[in-house]
Amino acid sequence: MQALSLHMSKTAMGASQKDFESAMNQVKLLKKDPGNEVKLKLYALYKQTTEGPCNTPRPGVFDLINKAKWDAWNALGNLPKETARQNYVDLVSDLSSSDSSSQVKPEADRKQPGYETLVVTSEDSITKIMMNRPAKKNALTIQMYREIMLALEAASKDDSTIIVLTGNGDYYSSGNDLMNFMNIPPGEMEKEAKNGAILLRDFVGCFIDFPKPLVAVINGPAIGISVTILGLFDLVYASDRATFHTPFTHLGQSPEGCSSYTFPKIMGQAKAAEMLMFGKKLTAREACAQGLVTEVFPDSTFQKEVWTRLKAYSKLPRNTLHISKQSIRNLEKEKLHAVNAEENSVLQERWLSDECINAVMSFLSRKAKL
Ligand SMILES: CCCC/C=C/CC(=O)SCCNC(=O)CCNC(=O)[C@H](O)C(C)(C)COP(=O)(O)OP(=O)(O)OC[C@H]1O[C@@H](n2cnc3c(N)ncnc32)[C@H](O)[C@@H]1OP(=O)(O)O
Repeated sequence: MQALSLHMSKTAMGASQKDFESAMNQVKLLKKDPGNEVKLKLYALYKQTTEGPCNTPRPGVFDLINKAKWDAWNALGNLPKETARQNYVDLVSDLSSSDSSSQVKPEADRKQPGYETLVVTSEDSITKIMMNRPAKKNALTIQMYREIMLALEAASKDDSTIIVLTGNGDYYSSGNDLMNFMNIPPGEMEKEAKNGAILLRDFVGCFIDFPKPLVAVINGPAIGISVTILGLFDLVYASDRATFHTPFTHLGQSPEGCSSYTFPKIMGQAKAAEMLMFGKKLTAREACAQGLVTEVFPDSTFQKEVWTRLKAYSKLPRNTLHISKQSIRNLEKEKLHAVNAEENSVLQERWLSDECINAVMSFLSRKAKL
């Protein structure tokens, strides 16, 4: 009733029959269901406008819907037809404006500014960080590592419940951009290897310390560091088109992302060795069977099924979810940071080795031939 009296006072001049008819058409165009209470109000005002006060017998006790409608109409008593018409028009006008403001904005409008290699969006209490170099299979440049760290830092403080990392295009990510190793002046190799190790330590450290539920949505093949850090995520959903490949030995490099600790724990020593030492590439279903992936979805329905699931999860009590994540992670944090430091110090050495330099040169010369 309070809402109705508010509407009554809003327009000084009365609504015309034409306004009323146009409001009736507007109701049919509403995208959002206004709910039963408002629908009953609209019904009652419509009846009062077109027929005057309710004077039909009250429907029987089991005719629940018609009884509710009758009650709503009857509650308007002797409200004059003109006032009912005005109230109907005002109510529809309010519903139409809230309906249009609640419509989903296109992704371009929701995109957070300031990132060149990522698209970061927030919706439905989910912050999505999407790696956005599809032409280069989302290979991770130095700038991209830094932007992912910045996006995670911002997401840890925003009001989102869940954070998602995913890739744009046909790949999730092809791992470290091998061009990161290029154009290093001869005398600067050791310094650059040290800087690389510091960057990697900080990057992996962000995933170790991240306080909210972190979900990887693996839209396609994943290579190298984009695979190893999966052991630090809470959920890993994969398209059945995805593969998981850590060809470190072929590249003269050693495992990172805490995988030397998390992979044996997740899949057992023997399976971890096959991946991390011998570079065995796993299909999504194999990775799921070995516990690295939470669930695999057919590629044709992947996005729809995963986002429906995540939207439902994002409605869970936020603080409880975050506290649970932190209790699980806190048990291991110290160990994970120690593993991260050890892996990076080994890698720093590997990057200076002939085996690594030759592997990178061979990738780059293959590129030159193409
Ligand atoms: C500082 C922190 C260091 C952390 C260390 C992490 C270790 C790792 O992550 S190791 C993993 C390194 N990644 C690789 O070895 C993958 C190399 N790329 C490939 O083998 C192939 O490109 C591919 C299998 C991913 C795709 O092959 P496909 O034939 O389908 O496409 P391409 O024509 O090769 O690729 C398109 C385009 O993208 C460039 N590209 C793809 N991945 C990388 C990469 N990782 N680094 C640099 N560039 C990459 C590729 O060269 C093509 O570029 P052009 O179009 O300019 O030729």
